[in-house]
Amino acid sequence: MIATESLSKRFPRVTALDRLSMDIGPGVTGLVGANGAGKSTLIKILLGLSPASEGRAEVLGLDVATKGGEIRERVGYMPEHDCLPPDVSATEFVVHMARMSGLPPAAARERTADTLRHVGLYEERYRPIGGYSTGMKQRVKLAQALVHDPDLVFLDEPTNGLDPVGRDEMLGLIRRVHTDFGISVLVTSHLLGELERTCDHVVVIDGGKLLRSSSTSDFTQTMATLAVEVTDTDAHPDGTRAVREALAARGVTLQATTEEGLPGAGHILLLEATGEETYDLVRDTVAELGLGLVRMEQRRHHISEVFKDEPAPEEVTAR
Ligand SMILES: Nc1ncnc2c1ncn2[C@@H]1O[C@H](COP(=O)(O)OP(=O)(O)OP(=O)(O)O)[C@@H](O)[C@H]1O
Repeated sequence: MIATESLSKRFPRVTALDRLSMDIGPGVTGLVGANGAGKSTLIKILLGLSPASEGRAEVLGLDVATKGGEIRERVGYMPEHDCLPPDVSATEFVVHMARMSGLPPAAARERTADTLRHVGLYEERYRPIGGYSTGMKQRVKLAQALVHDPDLVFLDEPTNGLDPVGRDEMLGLIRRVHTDFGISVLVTSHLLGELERTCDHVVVIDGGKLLRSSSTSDFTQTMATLAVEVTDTDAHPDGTRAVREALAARGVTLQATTEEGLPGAGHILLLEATGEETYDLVRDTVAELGLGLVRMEQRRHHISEVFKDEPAPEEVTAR
C-alpha cells in the first residue's frame, strides 16, 4: 500500500524525515511518534502535497513525485487541525467534498448520507457544524475522508481533543472503516497505547527516523506493563512491598520503577503481564494478603518515554 525508500525532508532548521524506509501492507496501520516526530510531514509527502528532499515513496503503487493527483483520487485524508466551515451543515460540507472528488450530484448525496450514518452523525446532519462538539467535528472530518470510497485513508491524530469515551468511539469507528468497507487505514497518534488496540501493524518514528515497524502482537508482547496500586493495612503497613514480595515468589517479573500513587495508597508497582493469568494472580495475591486493590491497569505508554533509550536502527524494512 505504502512504500518509502530512504525518504528525507529537510526544512532550513529541521530534518523532519531522515532516510525513512518502510513498507506498509493492507489493514489498519498506526504511525506513532511524539509531537514533531515527522508524522504530518510524511502524510503530506505521501499525498503528493509536499516534495521530498531525497529518496522516493509510492502509495498504491503510484510515485508520489509524479502521481499526486491520482493518489489523492484514491486516498482519503483527515487532517489534524480543525478546518471545518462553522456555518454549513455536515451534509452540505460532505456533499461538497464528495463533488470535489468527482462524484456526480445524486451519488454525492447518497454517499454523504451513508457515510454520515456510518460515523454516527445521521441525526445531526442538518445542523451547522459550528454548534458541534469536538467529537462530532472529528466525525465530520472522518466522513469527508471516506465519502469518495477511497482504497486507503490517512487519519492524522483523529483522537486529538477527545475525552476517553470519545477516543474509544473514534477508535472503534476506525477499526470498522477497515472491517466494514475494506478500506486500509494509516492512522497517526502520539499514544502507542491507543493504537495497540486498533491497529494490525505499528510503525514508530522519532526525530524523522524509523524506530520500529512490526505487527501489533509483537508490540503488545513486549509492552504489556501492568500498574498495580494497593492500600496498606495494620498487618501489612507497607502493602506495596508485601505484594511485590508475594508476586516475586510466584515468578512474576517486576520492574524496578515505582512512583507515587493516590493519596492514602501505596506506591505503584509495575510488572510484566504475560496474559490474563497475570491479572488473576495479582487479584488473588492482593486478596490473600487482605489488602485493598486501588487500581490495576495496563499502562498506556507515551512513545517518547518508551523509546528514548533505544538506539535508532540505521535502516529497517520490516514488512
Ligand atoms: N513547513 C515547515 N517549515 C519548517 N519546519 C517544519 C514545517 N513543517 C514541519 N516542520 C518541522 O518538522 C518537524 C516534524 O513536524 P511534523 O508536523 O511532521 O511532526 P508531527 O509528528 O506530525 O507532530 P505533530 O503531531 O505535533 O504535528 C517539526 O520539528 C516541525 O517543526
